[in-house]
Amino acid sequence: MTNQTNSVFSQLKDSSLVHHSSYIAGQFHSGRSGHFAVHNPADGALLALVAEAGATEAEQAVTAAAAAFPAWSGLTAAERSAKLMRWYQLMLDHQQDLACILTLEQGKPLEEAAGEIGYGASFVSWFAEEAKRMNGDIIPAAKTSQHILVLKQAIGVVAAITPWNFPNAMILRKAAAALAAGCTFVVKPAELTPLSALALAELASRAGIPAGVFNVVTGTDAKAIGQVLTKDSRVAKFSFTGSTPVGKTLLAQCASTVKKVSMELGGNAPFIVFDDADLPAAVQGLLAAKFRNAGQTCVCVNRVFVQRPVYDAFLALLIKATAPLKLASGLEAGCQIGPLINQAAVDKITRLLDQALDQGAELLLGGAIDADLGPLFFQPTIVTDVTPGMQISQTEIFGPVLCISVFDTEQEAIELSNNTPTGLASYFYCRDIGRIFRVAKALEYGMIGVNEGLISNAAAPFGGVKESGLGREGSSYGLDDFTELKYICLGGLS
Ligand SMILES: NC(=O)C1=CN([C@@H]2O[C@H](COP(=O)(O)OP(=O)(O)OC[C@H]3O[C@@H](n4cnc5c(N)ncnc54)[C@H](OP(=O)(O)O)[C@@H]3O)[C@@H](O)[C@H]2O)C=CC1
Ligand SMILES: O=C(O)CCCC(=O)O
Repeated sequence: MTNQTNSVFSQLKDSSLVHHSSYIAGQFHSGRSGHFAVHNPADGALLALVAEAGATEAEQAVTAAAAAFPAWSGLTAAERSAKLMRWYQLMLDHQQDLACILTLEQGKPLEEAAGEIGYGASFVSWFAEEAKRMNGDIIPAAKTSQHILVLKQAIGVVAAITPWNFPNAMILRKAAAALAAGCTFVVKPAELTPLSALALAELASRAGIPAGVFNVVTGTDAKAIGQVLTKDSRVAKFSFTGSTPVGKTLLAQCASTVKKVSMELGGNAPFIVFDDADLPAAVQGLLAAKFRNAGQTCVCVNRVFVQRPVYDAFLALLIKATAPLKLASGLEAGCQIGPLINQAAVDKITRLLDQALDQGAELLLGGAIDADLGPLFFQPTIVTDVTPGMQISQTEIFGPVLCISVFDTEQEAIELSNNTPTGLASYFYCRDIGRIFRVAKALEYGMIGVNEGLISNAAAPFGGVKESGLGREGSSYGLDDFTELKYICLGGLS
């Protein structure tokens, strides 16, 4: 371990992407109060020691963002767009290195990590284009002497807190929209995965994004940093992706200064297989929607409902397709499922599974860690006879466990699916066009995959209803969360 960084990073083409301190006002700052360790979940190796930042540094970052706001929001949309496109291009130029950093600190298969880098970058190019279409409106007024003008203006300083499961894309989905709108940005990444965030800061600097426009505050005192980001009156908008309980706390904190808020919180996604579904396609869709990132995604399938006439046939196909999935270190060729993020994740899944088995669920595949690989490698698992009363049905599993139940009628499938306080993503497979519209309208979810297991896309509005959150990210709607409407009554014209 030299220079606070593991020599594993010497395999990168550009090892200067690896930083170990917060990026504030265009500078990487050395910490005042020690360091925290970043580990590789695949083997537990120490990857880096990153400088601790806390409330003081969070305030400095907000000060830098507030100072940078007038000049950044004063650029033309085309000028901001050009800088964002340079940032985007640098991400693509360094896609493999960024993917390697991501896999090392987060664990997902390298190919999936490269996919995340492309996905994250796609928000930057999408919003670089959208920046040019932040159009206002002219509305006919009640008096002929008046015109009603509506302007869309950048809201101001945006603060964000992001999770470890998508250390690149969850930052860029927020930052790209914010910067495109003319806002400046401060993010606190998850303590488990700060290196991907700092690599983005390095590329922002190289892209000529001015000092103070994009800031990263790394630290383990999430509560203290969060207090600043949710309560400082200079922050106009707060955006969070993470668990529902933490989201509720942060939402309450934002009330003190009445900030505009976006919340991308947990889900409990159902996956319904109707009796007219294309079963092989449904199996492929389910594998994609379940095992992405080892099941650690808020849109991952949590509950599978299969209609009785196709239950046995579907299950046989599913077991055949799931059993050979390759569990391995994310850097190993052919890896399809990597390690879970930490021991707490393994413990949570084991507890949920044990409870379900005690209450009558049946284990058909997997069900434990693969100790030969290491303590965090959880086997792809299938359990059947799962009932709505079991905790595993009511909790975001965040792991590679498929919970299967049988149903008889369309109404029953809808009721089972909606039987949860959350409403993020849902999926169903069927071919009857009438049923497609009926079921899609009845599901209380922000996003629905019909005959499709992968629904995330920069052009689509990502977000949930009920306790899954507030607001939408991505798409042309995604810019609105970072703007304020200003109404100007233009009189004296007749
Ligand atoms: N919807 C989603 O995308 C996600 C859902 N989850 C769900 O949450 C479960 C637990 O995961 P976990 O990582 O603990 O998720 P958290 O919600 O705790 O963490 C997400 C982010 O919030 C930060 N944070 C945590 N507590 C506070 C606080 N009091 N004030 C300010 N910021 C805070 C974390 O910082 P730090 O890392 O420093 O603790 C991290 O940056 C998972 O098993 C999964 O079910 C988790 C992640 C993403
Ligand atoms: O779990 C999350 O919050 C990230 C969702 C990834 C995606 O955009 O599909």
